[in-house]
Amino acid sequence: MTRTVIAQGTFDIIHPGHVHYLEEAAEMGDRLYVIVSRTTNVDHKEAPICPATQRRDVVAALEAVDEALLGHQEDIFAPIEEIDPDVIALGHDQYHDESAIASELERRGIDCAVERASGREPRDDELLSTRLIIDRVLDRRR
Ligand SMILES: Cc1cc2nc3c(=O)[nH]c(=O)nc-3n(C[C@H](O)[C@H](O)[C@H](O)COP(=O)(O)O)c2cc1C
Ligand SMILES: Nc1ncnc2c1ncn2[C@@H]1O[C@H](COP(=O)(O)OP(=O)(O)OP(=O)(O)O)[C@@H](O)[C@H]1O
Repeated sequence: MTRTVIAQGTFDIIHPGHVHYLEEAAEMGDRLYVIVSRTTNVDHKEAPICPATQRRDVVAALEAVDEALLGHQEDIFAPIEEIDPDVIALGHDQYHDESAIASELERRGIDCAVERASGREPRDDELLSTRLIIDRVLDRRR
C-alpha cells in the first residue's frame, strides 16, 4: 500500500531549509503532495512576493515532490479530505498546533498521523528563511 504524505507552506523564494523539510516529509512515506498556501491565506506574516502559481511550479520541480497543488481558498482541510493522506508533516516552525489539527481530522473522519519535521540550521553564511533573504536584498540593493 502506498503511504501518502502531505507537506504545506508558503514557499516564497525557495532555499535549502525548504528542501530539507520536503526531503524529510518525503521520507515519511512513498508519495509526497505539497499544498502551497494561497496568497490571501498568508496572513500571519508579510504577503509573499511571488504569485501562488509560481510558488507551486517551483515546488513541483523539486526532486522530493511528487505533486504540488494550490491550497483551498477558504477551507484548508478540503485538499486533505480529497487526498486522504496517511501523514501530515508540519514544518518545524509552523504555527499550527498538532492537537488542533488532529481533532479536526477526527471530526471529519480522516485517519491520518500528524508529525513535526526538524529544522535545518544554517551552515556558514547560508540564509535559510525567505524573510532573511528579503532583508538581505533590501539591505544590499537599496
Ligand atoms: C494541514 C494544513 C493544510 C493546509 N491547507 C491549506 C490550504 O488548503 N490552502 C491554503 O491557502 N493554505 C493551507 N495551509 C497553509 C496555512 O494555512 C498557512 O498559510 C501556512 O501554514 C503557512 O505556513 P508557513 O508560514 O510555514 O509558510 C495548510 C496548512 C496546514 C497545516
Ligand atoms: N530552515 C528550515 N529548516 C527546516 N524547515 C524549514 C526551514 N525554513 C522553512 N522551513 C519549512 O518550510 C515550510 C515553508 O516555510 P515558509 O514558506 O514559511 O518559509 P520561511 O523561509 O520560514 O518563510 P519566512 O522567513 O517568511 O517565515 C514550513 O513548513 C517551514 O517550517
